[in-house]
Amino acid sequence: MSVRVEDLTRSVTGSKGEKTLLQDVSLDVPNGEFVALVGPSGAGKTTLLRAIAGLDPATSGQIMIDGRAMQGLAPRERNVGFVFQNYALFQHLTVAKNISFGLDVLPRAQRPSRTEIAQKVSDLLQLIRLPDLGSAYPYRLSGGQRQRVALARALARRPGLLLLDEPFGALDPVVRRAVRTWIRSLHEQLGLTTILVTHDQEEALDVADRVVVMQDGRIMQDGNADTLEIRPATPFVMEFLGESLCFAGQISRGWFLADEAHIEPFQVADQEAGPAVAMIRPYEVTLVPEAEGSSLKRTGGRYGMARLLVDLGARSVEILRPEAEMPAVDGTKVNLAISSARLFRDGHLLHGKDPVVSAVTAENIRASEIPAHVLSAN
Ligand SMILES: Nc1ncnc2c1ncn2[C@@H]1O[C@H](COP(=O)(O)OP(=O)(O)OP(=O)(O)O)[C@@H](O)[C@H]1O
Repeated sequence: MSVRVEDLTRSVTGSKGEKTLLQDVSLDVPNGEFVALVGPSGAGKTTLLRAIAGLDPATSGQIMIDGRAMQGLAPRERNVGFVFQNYALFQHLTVAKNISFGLDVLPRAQRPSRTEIAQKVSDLLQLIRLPDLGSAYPYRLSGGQRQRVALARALARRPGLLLLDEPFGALDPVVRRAVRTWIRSLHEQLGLTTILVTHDQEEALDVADRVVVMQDGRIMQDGNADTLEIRPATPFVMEFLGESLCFAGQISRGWFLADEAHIEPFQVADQEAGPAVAMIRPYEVTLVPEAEGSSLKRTGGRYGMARLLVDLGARSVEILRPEAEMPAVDGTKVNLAISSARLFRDGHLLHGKDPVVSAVTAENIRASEIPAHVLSAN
């Protein structure tokens, strides 16, 4: 099923006056796609999901599912399955009865026969890999098993659209990873369209075809992992999606000159002169030995990368470099040579020929090559 959200706004009036929870949100999810909604707490992710499910009304705008306007349709009329983090199972019902609940309560004319329901429950128990737990009660299940039962319950009425709101939130990291991989494979196997709300950006980037970043009730950016990494629309998107470092400076005559000392200038083709901010991931940097440079201190490391604290004077930043390159780092003096960066001005990405400026490598940078008039401009 495809979903189209058009200029959706939702405002509520409370004791402190009117509050806008969603502001002109538009989103297209083609049939079969797996989309993740991410953003800080209060960004409006749950509000958007609930509006799609039909649980909360919109103030303006519309939602189309498979080209059909949803206005006025109750959740059960939308062919949507949803699972919420705290969507508890009925404790007094067995797993099988929990799964069949949505079918058992259908009006007689629409309800499948008892044999059909039993077969369906058995199929769903197989699908969630708990074939022998149909007669168990929820208290006997682990958190991961309960989430799988909640999912089976959501799937019982064969929805074309699955809405998941932080469904892995209460699970430990190992189970969480296993369940999300499994949900992704289920999505493929059943030909679902899935929208997942998560505050875990890594989870979103790992599991979804497309990630929608929300902030303050608006969509800030919508793209696949590569687009978001290479062309983050704003510094917020870059920061939200992973550890990042930010260097304020100036673009002058085709070079970026950081305001801070110990950051090597780098060339930026076809970018307009003026103030700019360069943002990098902590590994997008190399080290240039420099007697008067910043001092380094190793603070940890993993996956073969050393984490290094670089003292820039007014502040320290943490970078990552391959362990193999770091025989004895503490106290070593260096300059930082940025190897690639995204440049922002006035809070927006500067679109040059290539938004990620691959800076000249440390080996290529020689102060003698930087025109004197550029250095004096700093
Ligand atoms: N019915 C309501 N009345 C008033 N304010 C509400 C209502 N529902 C949600 N909000 C507020 O709207 C904002 C967005 O809430 P929402 O739950 O959609 O955010 P979220 O991005 O899902 O956050 P989280 O990650 O914490 O779940 C929050 O500030 C929340 O307090």
